[in-house]
Amino acid sequence: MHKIAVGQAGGPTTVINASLVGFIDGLPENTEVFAVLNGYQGLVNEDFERLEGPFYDWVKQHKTIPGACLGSGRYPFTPDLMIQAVHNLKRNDIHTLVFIGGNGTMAALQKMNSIAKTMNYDLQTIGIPKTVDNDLAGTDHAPGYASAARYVASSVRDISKDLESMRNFEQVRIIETMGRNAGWLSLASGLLKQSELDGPHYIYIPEVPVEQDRFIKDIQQCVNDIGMATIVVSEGFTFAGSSKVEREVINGRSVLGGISGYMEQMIRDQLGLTVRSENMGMNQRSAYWAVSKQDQLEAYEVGRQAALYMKQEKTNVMVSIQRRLSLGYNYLLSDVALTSVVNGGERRVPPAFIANRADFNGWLEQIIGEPIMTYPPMWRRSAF
Ligand SMILES: Nc1ncnc2c1ncn2[C@@H]1O[C@H](COP(=O)(O)OP(=O)(O)O)[C@@H](O)[C@H]1O
Ligand SMILES: O=P(O)(O)OC[C@H]1O[C@](O)(COP(=O)(O)O)[C@@H](O)[C@@H]1O
Repeated sequence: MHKIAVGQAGGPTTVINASLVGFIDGLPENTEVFAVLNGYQGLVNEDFERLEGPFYDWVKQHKTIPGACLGSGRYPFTPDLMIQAVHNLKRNDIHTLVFIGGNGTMAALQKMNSIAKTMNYDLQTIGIPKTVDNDLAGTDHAPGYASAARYVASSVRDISKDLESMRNFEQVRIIETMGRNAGWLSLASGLLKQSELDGPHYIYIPEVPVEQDRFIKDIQQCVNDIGMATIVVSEGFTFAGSSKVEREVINGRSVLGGISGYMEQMIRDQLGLTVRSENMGMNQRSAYWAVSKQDQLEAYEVGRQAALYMKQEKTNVMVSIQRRLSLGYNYLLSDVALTSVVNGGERRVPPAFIANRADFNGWLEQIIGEPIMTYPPMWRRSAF
């Protein structure tokens, strides 16, 4: 009997469970699967649960449910703890380790692979991509992103419509998105714009620092023109010459957040406008209603592909989505070395997409799922 362990790590998405179920569905009959609970913490504490009977059925029910059903979380996974983890795998005679996650998860998997080697333990490691941030190297996009992008695009458009009706009371709204050091999610907020008058009117991303004076001038100009400004900002955005705004640091890991509040204060102080900042919050990565069916399908498929790689005895690889140049949307799944994923670092929005928003929108539209209804344009361009 082939014994394997599978876990989920990092921030959850709406489709990370689809990948887990895809993986399980792809496994050969003679596989004994151990679910690792609470990410890498479960690997260190030997918190394994055999995937069988009612637990197996329960996990399978999660195919379309948000959150990471095995438990995920963030856990300081040091080399000493990795040695402990290898001992735990050895005790259970598990020689295959599969984790679903983003940058950090892949870095940990790769390290597990080399530590196992130094311990002369034969360990097959396979990564399944996920992240709402889309900052994972080695893949065209990561499952989880398109659904979060759908949420952001829809919600920002609606918040902007709301502001449009409140211009005699409130002129500026600032919406802060996730994304860490990459602007993929913020940029998605512009997907449903039909004209320049529609919000969001400005999108600020980490890849493009902006002078504070320029920012203030642009917002004033926009309010002069149409009586309002809807602003979207990535949590990792910085003004030129400034550093990132952090909410806190947990176990040495920066938790970003607060740049929208900083902007709010600037606008209030320097322009005297009525302004409100809002955090898009955890709904971005958990809203069931916003799931992109395409994203869900791909999440399932990358899971199944990992099971195939397991059978093919591939190791130290991650499943990658390769978009093919064609008229319609077309992609294939392939394996990419974990080393190149890790060495690729955080994948930021390429300059070509920043310069050409139509190209970015075309790229995004193909994975965003079913068409989203369009809204009629603004009726009257009235400034106060
Ligand atoms: N550089 C690293 N070395 C070892 N383990 C890591 C590393 N980075 C992350 N991890 C482990 O992987 C988990 C998931 O990584 P994290 O950065 O939180 O999310 P993601 O995988 O989505 O990027 C962490 O909670 C931690 O246990
Ligand atoms: O408060 P936390 O734990 O940092 O979670 C919020 C973070 O999680 C994310 O949603 C996704 O995180 P990962 O994909 O890196 O795990 C980030 O965009 C955001 O910065």
